[in-house]
Amino acid sequence: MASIELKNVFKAYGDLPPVIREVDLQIAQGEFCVFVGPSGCGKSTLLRMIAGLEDITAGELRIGGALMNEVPPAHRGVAMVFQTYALFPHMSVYENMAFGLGLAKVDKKVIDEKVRAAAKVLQLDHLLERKPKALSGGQRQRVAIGRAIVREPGVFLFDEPLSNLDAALRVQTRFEIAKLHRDFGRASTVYVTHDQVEAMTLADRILLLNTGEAVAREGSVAQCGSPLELYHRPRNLFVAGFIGSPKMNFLKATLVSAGPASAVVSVNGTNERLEAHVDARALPSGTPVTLGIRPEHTELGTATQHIVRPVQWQERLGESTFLYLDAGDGEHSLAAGGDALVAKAPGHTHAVAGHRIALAMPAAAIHLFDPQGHALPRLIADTDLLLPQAA
Ligand SMILES: Nc1ncnc2c1ncn2[C@@H]1O[C@H](COP(=O)(O)OP(=O)(O)OP(=O)(O)O)[C@@H](O)[C@H]1O
Repeated sequence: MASIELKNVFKAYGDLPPVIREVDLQIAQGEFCVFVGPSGCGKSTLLRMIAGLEDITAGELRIGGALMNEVPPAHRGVAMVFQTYALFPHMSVYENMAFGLGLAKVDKKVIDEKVRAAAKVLQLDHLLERKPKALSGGQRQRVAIGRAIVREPGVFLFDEPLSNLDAALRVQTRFEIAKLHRDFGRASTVYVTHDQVEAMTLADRILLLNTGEAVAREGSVAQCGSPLELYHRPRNLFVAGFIGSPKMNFLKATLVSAGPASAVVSVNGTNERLEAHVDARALPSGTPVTLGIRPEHTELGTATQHIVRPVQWQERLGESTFLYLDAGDGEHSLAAGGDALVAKAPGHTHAVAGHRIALAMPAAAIHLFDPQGHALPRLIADTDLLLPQAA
C-alpha cells in the first residue's frame, strides 16, 4: 500500500564506475513493475537498494512518500522473496511463515489467523507441519511467498523467484503470483527476472536496464513502459533486440525517400526496396539505416512486398516452425558470421535447406533505426498496437 519513488539514483562499489546511474522511476501504489536486462546490468542491485540491503550511493528513495535512504530494511514496510527461498530448515512451514510476525510481537491468535489464511490461498494448508526439506521446490517457494504475504507489506520485492523451478512449475507459480497480485493488488511489487515471458506476462510496467557503455552514456534506464510499448515501440536498437524471442531481425539498409505516410529503403547489397510505415523525414536520402522486423511479423510468400533468401535450417516446434534464412546481403551473410534472418512460419511448414523462399515484410511491421540506433517514429496508431491510451 505504498508507492515507490527513485530520484536520480546511483550505485557505485568503492572507486569503481557506477553500476547504476541516473535512475528516475515512480511505481504507483498497486503497480507491478518488472526489472529486466542483461546479466550484470544491476537489476538485483537496484532491488536490494529498495529493500535496504545495499546502500544508495547518491539520489533519493521514497516509499509511501517517506525518504528511506537511511531507514533499516525492517522498517521500510517491504517484504522480499529470494531465488533461494531462504527458509529456516529446522522450522516447519507454519513456523517459517509465522517467524517475522513473532519477531514483531504480534498477538499469537492474529499470527495464527494470518498464517492459516495465507496457507489456504497458497494451497499449503495440508503442509503446515512439514519441514522445508520435505517440500518440492515449488512448495518451498510458495512458503517463501506466504512468509512475505502474512506481513501484509506495502511493497513486495521478488528477486528471480522462479529461477530454481522446472519449466512446468515456473508457469504454474508465475500464474499464482499474477493471481495473488490481482487478488491482493494493493501492494506495489517490484520483480527482477531475466525471463522475457515473466516480464511480459506479469508486468504493468517493465524497466529495461542498460549495460556496458550505454550506462555511462545515457544512464541505466534503457526504456520504461508497458510490455506492449517496449515490444511495439522500442526506443532504440538495444531495446528492440532485447524484448522479444527470438529477437528482432536487423538488416542494413539505406534510406531512399521519406514521406508523411511512409519511407522507402533499399536493402544493402541487393536491389530490393521496401516501404515502411515510419516517419523518416528527419533524415536525408542516402542515410544508412537499420531495418528491423520481428520473426513473427514476417510472412511466407509474395502476398506483400518481399525479399528472397536461401533457407539455412529450420526448427520445428509443432505449433510453429522457425526458418533460419541467410540474411544474404554480403555484410550480414551467415557465411560471413552474420546473424540469420529468422522467420516464424506455421507448424506444418517444411522448407528444404538451400531452397530460396520469398519472405513477405509488411510495411506496417517494419521498424527503422537511424545511424545512432535510435528508433524513427512508427506511423501506426496506438489503438492498432493495443497500447494503453493516454488518460
Ligand atoms: N559487492 C560488489 N562489489 C563490486 N561489484 C559488485 C558487487 N556486487 C555487484 N557488483 C557488480 O554490480 C553489477 C550489477 O550486479 P547485479 O547482481 O545487480 O546484476 P544483475 O543484473 O542482477 O545480474 P544477473 O542477472 O546476472 O543476476 C555487476 O557488474 C556486478 O559485478
